[in-house]
Amino acid sequence: MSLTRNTVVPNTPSASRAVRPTPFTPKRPLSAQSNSSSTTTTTNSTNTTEQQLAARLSRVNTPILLNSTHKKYKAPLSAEARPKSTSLFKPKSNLAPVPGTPTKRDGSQSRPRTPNTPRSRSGAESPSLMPATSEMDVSNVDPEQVLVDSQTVEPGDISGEIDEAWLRAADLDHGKEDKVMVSIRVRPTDATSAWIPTPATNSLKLDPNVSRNTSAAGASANTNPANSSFTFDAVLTGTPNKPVYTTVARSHVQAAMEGYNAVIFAYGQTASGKTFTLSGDEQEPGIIPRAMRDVFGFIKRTPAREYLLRCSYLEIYNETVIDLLAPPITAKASPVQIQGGAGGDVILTPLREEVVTSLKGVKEVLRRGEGNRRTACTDWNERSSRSHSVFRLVVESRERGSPNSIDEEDEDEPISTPPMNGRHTPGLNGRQTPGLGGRQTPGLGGPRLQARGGRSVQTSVLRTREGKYINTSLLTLGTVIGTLADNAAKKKSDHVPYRNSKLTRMLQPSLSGNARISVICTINPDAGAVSESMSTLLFAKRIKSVQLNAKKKEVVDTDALIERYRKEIEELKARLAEREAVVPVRSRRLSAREQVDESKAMNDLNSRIQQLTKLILTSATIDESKGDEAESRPVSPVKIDFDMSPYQLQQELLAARLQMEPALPADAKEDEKDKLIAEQAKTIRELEIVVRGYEENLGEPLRKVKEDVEKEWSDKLEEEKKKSEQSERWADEVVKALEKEKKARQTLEEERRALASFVAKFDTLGLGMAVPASRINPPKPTPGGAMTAYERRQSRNFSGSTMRLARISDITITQDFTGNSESSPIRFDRARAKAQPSLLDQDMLEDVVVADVSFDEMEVERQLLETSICVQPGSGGLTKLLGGGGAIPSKPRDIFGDKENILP
Ligand SMILES: Nc1ncnc2c1ncn2[C@@H]1O[C@H](COP(=O)(O)OP(=O)(O)OP(=O)(O)O)[C@@H](O)[C@H]1O
Repeated sequence: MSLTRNTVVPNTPSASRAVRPTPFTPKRPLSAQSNSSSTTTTTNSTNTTEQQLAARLSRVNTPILLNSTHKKYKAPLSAEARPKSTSLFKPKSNLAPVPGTPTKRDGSQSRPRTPNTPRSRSGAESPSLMPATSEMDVSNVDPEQVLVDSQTVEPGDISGEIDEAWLRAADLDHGKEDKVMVSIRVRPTDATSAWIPTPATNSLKLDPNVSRNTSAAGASANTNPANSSFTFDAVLTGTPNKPVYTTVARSHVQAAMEGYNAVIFAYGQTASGKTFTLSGDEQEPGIIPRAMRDVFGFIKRTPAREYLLRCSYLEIYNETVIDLLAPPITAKASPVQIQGGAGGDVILTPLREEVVTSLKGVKEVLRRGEGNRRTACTDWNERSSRSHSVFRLVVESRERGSPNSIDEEDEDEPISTPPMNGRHTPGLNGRQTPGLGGRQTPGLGGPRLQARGGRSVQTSVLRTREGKYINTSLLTLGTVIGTLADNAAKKKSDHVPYRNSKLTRMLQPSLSGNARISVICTINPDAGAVSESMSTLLFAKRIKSVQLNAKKKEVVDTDALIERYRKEIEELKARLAEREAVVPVRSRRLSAREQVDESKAMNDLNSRIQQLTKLILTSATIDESKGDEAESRPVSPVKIDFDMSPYQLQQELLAARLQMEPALPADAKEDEKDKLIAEQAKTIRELEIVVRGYEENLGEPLRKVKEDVEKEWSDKLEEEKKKSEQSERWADEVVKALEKEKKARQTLEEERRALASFVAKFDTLGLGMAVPASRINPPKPTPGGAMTAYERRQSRNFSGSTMRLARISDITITQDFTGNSESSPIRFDRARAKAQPSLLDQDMLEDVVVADVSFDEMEVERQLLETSICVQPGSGGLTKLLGGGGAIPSKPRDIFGDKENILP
C-alpha cells in the first residue's frame, strides 16, 4: 500500500517561492462546515482567520513538524511503558478468544514491541541523532514476535469514526473497478475562486469571468479554459479531511487489507494541498493517519487473521532515491537503487523497513522520516516543491492457526517432530526464525511472514505518494500515463517508458495494472494558478483512462494445503460411507422429495471429494514445479505435446495402438472383424477415460509443468550460452597471449643468434673481448661455477690454454690465454651453445628473466667475476681494452671492474 504526493509549481517567475504563496483560510468550527459550503463561507471570522493564517504560514515556513516531533518523542512511546499494554488495563474484548493465538512464553498476550524512541539527554531529539539501526528494523526482528492481531490492537489505534454504514455498503467500492479512481480537491481560498466545483455532480468548471481573461492570455487550444468543464469520480471541497478519506482512500485501504496492492497518490501544484490531504495536521489528520487507524480497525474486526506490518519512507529528489528512515549521512552515501525483481516487480535496495505494531509506531516512523527529510536540505521550500515522497506500508497476513498447529510449535515438543512432507514449518518463540531456515518467502531486508499450517500469506502494499511537477519524474509520469491511456484506448501495447525516471520506475508495478490506484488532484483555486490547475486537470483526465487489473498476491504453503485437503477428503468419505450405510433403511422412511435431496447431498459430497482430489493434484504439481528440490521434479515430459487437444491426443493414441496391431487383411473372416471392432471400441472407451482424466485432472498442472520445464531449460540454455561465450573470450585471449609469447621468443632467439654470431665474428677476427654472459642471457649466478673455474685454473698453474670466465645461465664464454696469435683471447663455446635448446623451444617463464635482474644478483655476479677473471701476462688484447699499457700485474687482477665497461 503506498501513499504519495506531488506538486505542480507554477511556471511563471512568481512561482519561485522563497515564501510559500498565501494559503487558503481554513474555516472553523470544522464540524459546522459542510463539504460543499467551503467556497462560500469566507466572511465573519477575520480575527480567527488571521490567527489561523499566521499559524499555518508558520507551519509551512519553519520546521514546525520537527519541533512537534521533539515534543512527541518525550512521550513514552514504547508499548511496554504504556499501562494499557497489560491485560489489567486493556478493555475487555468482547470477541471470543481465537484458537491458536500465539501466546507469549509467560502466557501473557501483551502487545508486540513498538519502535524504540531515540532520546537525547536533554530529552529533545534531533533526527540527525537517530540511531543507525532501529530495533524495529525488519531485519532485526522475528516476525512471529511482532504480529498484530485483533487482540493486540489498542482501542486508541482504531478510528473512533468507523462508519458501519460505509462498511455495509462495501459494494460501492471504487477500488474494485479496473480504472484509476480520480478525484479533484479544490483548496479553500479567501479570494474569489477561479473554479466552480459542483460536488453533487462530481464536476468542476472554470468561472466564465476568469476563463475569458485566461483565454485572452493565450491558453493553448488544448487547454482552452473556455471549453473547460470536467467530471471525475469525486470533486471535493472544504477543509475536513474525513470526507476526503472516506471518498478517495478508504476503499483502497480496505483493498490493501484484503491482499491487493493499492496506491493513493496526491498530485498538484505547489501549495495546492497535497500535504494537507495526505498528512493533515493535529486537528485534521490526513489520509495516512486515517488509513493507519483503519488498518488497525480492520485487524481488530478480523480475528481470524494475523498481520505483519512493515513500512518504509523514501524521497525522490533530483532523480536520487533517498531512504528517509536511514540516518541522513548513510542515506546520502548510499542512495536507494531500483532493480527489477521477479514478475515485473521492483526491488528497492538498500531500503530500511520498520515493523509497526501500533499507530504510535507509525507516527514515529513518519516523524523520523520527515525529520530526516528536513535535515537533509538547506532550502526546505525549494526541496518540498521538487521532491516526491513515498510512504509505503506492506501488509502481510495469514489465517490464524488451529490449536493443533500451535501445539506443533510447543516448546516441550522435540524439535525433531517430523514435519509435514519432510519440511519444517517455521516455529514460534524464535525457535526457528522464519525466513532464515527452511523455505523462505523471498524478500529483502530480513525475515518475512511465513505461510504456516496451510494458511496462505497475503501480501499487499499500500503506498502514498506525493509528486512534484517540474522535474524529470513528473514529465515522465505524464508520458507514461499518456502511453498507458493510449494503449488502453486503442488496445495497443506500445512501449511504456517507465525506466525514464525513478518515480515511474518505482511505480511501474502499480501503473502496469497490478494495483488499485486512487489519484487526488489538488487544485489551487486562485485565478493566477489557472494554467497549472488546467494541466493538473488534463493529467487527471488522462490517468482516468488507464486500465487496471489488480490481483491478490498470495503465497501458499502447499504441503500444508495438501494435508488439509487430504484430511477433508477423509472426513467427507467417512460421512459419505455413513450416509450410504443408512440409505437403505432411511430411504424407506423418506418422501420422494427427501430422497432427491438425500441423493443430491451425496452427489455434492462426491463432487467435493473429486474436486479436492483434483486440487491435491494441482497443488502437488505446482509445488513440485517450484524447483527448490530437484529430485521431486517430475521427469521432463519432453515427449508430450502439452498443447494437444484431448481429441488430438485421442487420435494419437489410437494411431499408436493401430500401428502396434496391424489391420486385418481385407479377406479376414467376419467374426474376426467383429472382434477387432469390439476391441477397438473398447480401446476407444479406455482412451476416452484416459483423456477425460487428463483433461479434468492433469490439464492445468501439466501446462504449468510445461511452462516450468520450458523456463528451466531456457534458463539453462541462457546459462550455457553465457558459459560458451565466456570460454570463447578466454580462448581468444589465450591465443593472443600465445602469439605474443611466440613473438617475444622469436625476438629473443634472433637476438641470441645475433649475439652469438657477433661473438663468433670477434673470435674469427681475433678481436676477442670478454662479453659478460649476463649480457647474453639472463643472469643466473652460479656462485660455485666461476670460483671453481678459477681454482681449477690456479691449480693448473695457468698452464692450460683456457680459462673459464664465467658460467652464467646457459652460455659459457672462455678466454684463451695461450698467446697463440691464431686464436682469439675470447672464445665462444659453440658446441655447448648449440646443445642449448632454442629459446623458442623453452618454456615461457624460464626465458623472460632478462630485464629483471635484481641488484643483489648483479652484485653477486660482479663479485664472482672479480674473483674469477684474471689477466695472464702477455694477453695484449685485454690489457688494451682495459686501458692499461704498462706493467702486467703479477697476480690476477680485476679485468672488468664495473660491468658497464665492457658494453659494446
Ligand atoms: N483543504 C484545505 N483546507 C484547509 N487548509 C488547506 C487545505 N489544503 C491546503 N491547505 C493549507 O494550504 C497550505 C498549503 O498546503 P500544502 O502544504 O498541503 O500544499 P502542498 O501541495 O503540499 O505544497 P508543496 O507541494 O509546496 O509542499 C497549508 O498551509 C495547508 O494547511
